Amino acid sequence: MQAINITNLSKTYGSYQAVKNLNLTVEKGELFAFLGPNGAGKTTTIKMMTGLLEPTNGSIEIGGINVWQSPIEAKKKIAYVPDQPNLYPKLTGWEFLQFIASVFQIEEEVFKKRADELLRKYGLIDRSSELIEGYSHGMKQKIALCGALIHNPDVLFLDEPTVGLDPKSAKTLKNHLREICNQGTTVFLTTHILEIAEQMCDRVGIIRDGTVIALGTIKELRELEGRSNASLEDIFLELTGDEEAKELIQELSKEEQGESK
Ligand SMILES: Nc1ncnc2c1ncn2[C@@H]1O[C@H](COP(=O)(O)OP(=O)(O)OP(=O)(O)O)[C@@H](O)[C@H]1O
Repeated sequence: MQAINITNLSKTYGSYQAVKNLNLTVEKGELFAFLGPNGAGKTTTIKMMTGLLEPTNGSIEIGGINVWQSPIEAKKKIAYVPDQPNLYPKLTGWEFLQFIASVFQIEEEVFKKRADELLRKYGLIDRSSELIEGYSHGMKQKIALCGALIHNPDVLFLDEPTVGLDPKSAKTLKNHLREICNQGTTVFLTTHILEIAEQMCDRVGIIRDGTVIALGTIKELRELEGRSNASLEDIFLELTGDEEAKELIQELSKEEQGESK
């Protein structure tokens, strides 16, 4: 079953075409990475998919619902954590989750149980009565993620979710994303680091200059690269993580090899 179906999607800013005629489907329960260098069009695409930026052309369906024709219905099914989440600094972590839950009309008892589970998972339970303004960058990322998950979305969109996380939190995120995908949620995340996509996701779409240039598992794409696909070779070089990301990738790969949880 298709969770996301994008057809002929384009976005033009003035005379600049940031996304060019994009076609893509993501299956239910899939953990999909949209991988590309800075300025490739990842955020523009994710904003169109979440109903925040109107496409110049094309359509986006979430679970068969057109995001731009039935925005309320579609938005009930999705959650989005931008790379710079907008939070309410004068709310506590708990109050923030309560606010999101009220928007989605979640019953109080269900909310309390979910909020408690999520805050424990992300190590925020002891800080949940503190104001968000006192949270570190990583804690803000994590409370935004808890807020996104509070209504149990069918499709979760994450823009550069590992930026600002320490290696341990990144691993918690990875394990949790896998868990929710196993339960049927679909995750669509963006990253500009190849190894992050490789460690966290089932399948990737590589975007460059607003066009998807390759689609498949990283293993499949590496095989293609080996068969003298010059553009993939170039892009793989471009998408390698920096020193800071290397530590994080190391931690993510440990779990892959079953060394630790
Ligand atoms: N509001 C805007 N007006 C004009 N151009 C824009 C606007 N937003 C984005 N762009 C341009 O569109 C292109 C794609 O930007 P986008 O933010 O989607 O890229 P990205 O892949 O998410 O990059 P990054 O990894 O740096 O976040 C870039 O060239 C960017 O400068």
